[in-house]
Amino acid sequence: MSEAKPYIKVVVGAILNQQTGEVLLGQRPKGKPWEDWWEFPGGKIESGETEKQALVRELKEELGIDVHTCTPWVTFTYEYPKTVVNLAFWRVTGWTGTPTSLEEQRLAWTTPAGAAELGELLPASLPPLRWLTLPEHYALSAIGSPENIESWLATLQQQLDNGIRLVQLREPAWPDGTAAASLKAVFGQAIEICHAAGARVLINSVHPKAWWKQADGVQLRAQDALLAEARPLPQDNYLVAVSAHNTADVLYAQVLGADFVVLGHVLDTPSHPDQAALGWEAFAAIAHEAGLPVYAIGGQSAATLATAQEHGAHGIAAIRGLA
Ligand SMILES: Nc1nc2c([nH]c(=O)n2[C@H]2C[C@H](O)[C@@H](COP(=O)(O)OP(=O)(O)OP(=O)(O)O)O2)c(=O)[nH]1
Ligand SMILES: [Mg+2]
Repeated sequence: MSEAKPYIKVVVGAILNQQTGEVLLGQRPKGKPWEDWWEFPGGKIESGETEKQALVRELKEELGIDVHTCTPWVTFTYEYPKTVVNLAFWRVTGWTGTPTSLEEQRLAWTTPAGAAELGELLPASLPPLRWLTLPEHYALSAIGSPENIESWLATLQQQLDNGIRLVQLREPAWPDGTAAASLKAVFGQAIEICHAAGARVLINSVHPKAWWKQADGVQLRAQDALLAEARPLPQDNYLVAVSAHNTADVLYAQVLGADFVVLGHVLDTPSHPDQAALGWEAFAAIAHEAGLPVYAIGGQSAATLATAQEHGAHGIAAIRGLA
């Protein structure tokens, strides 16, 4: 019988420069486990501390900065050969002082995609680096019917011009059916427009599987995620997202190896008038179990982004009003 591995609770800061899109990484100091490996600054939570208190203390000790704006992001558990580490990641967007190496560690600002060029990255820091490439706004289509195509394409172009970089094509009520040739044609056009702007596109799983690969991945409805036995598209080239309404759905998204979750609806919304809204407290509790980035959906707009992030959201998803 082997002994149980030590279980370590750690809080970690994704310190973000929102102008450049860069994040601060540090190299683990000599003499510590995993010396020289690159990581997000942070450390162990001491007894009696909240996550936020531990984060503020660690970033003061390691970098000399005073954090004043931070929000909970993703919490997940990673099993190393000798330990099990529970990592609570926080996004840090406001601080005073300039990050300075106080533990003789090297520091570097890097784009999430460029981090691998620094050197070896702690294994548990790889998923968060991937997640940081996801934008805060996720726009959903609502074309409705063929006569609206032209005006919707103009709206899409406007959203892209305003900075939208993630789009879901979802037309469950298309008059000719969710597999119609007319829909395939407009989706093809939309994908082209999005790619020209550097935006990624997911197709909702209500539409044929053959279409998903022509986009950048799939947004699985909760019911389709439950039927999937494995992640339906490979991680190297595609995104797989899951729509969730409760804790079981988010846990299943984790089992499938999804990239992110869309959880709702959070607030009352005209599109689901007969279902009860989750509200922010339930949203926060479920999101905390997801171990993945979570977008809030339902009654969301640019005005709710800050509230969503205070409750652990990565960002918000909506048909209109994002940007
Ligand atoms: N800081 C940090 N730790 C990480 C990351 N990924 C990851 O698996 N870990 C693990 C490595 C360590 O086992 C643990 C954090 O420990 P630490 O050595 O930073 O703790 P600390 O700052 O409190 O240092 P000390 O007081 O023990 O010297 O979490 C990460 O991105 N950042
Ligand atoms: Mg540390």
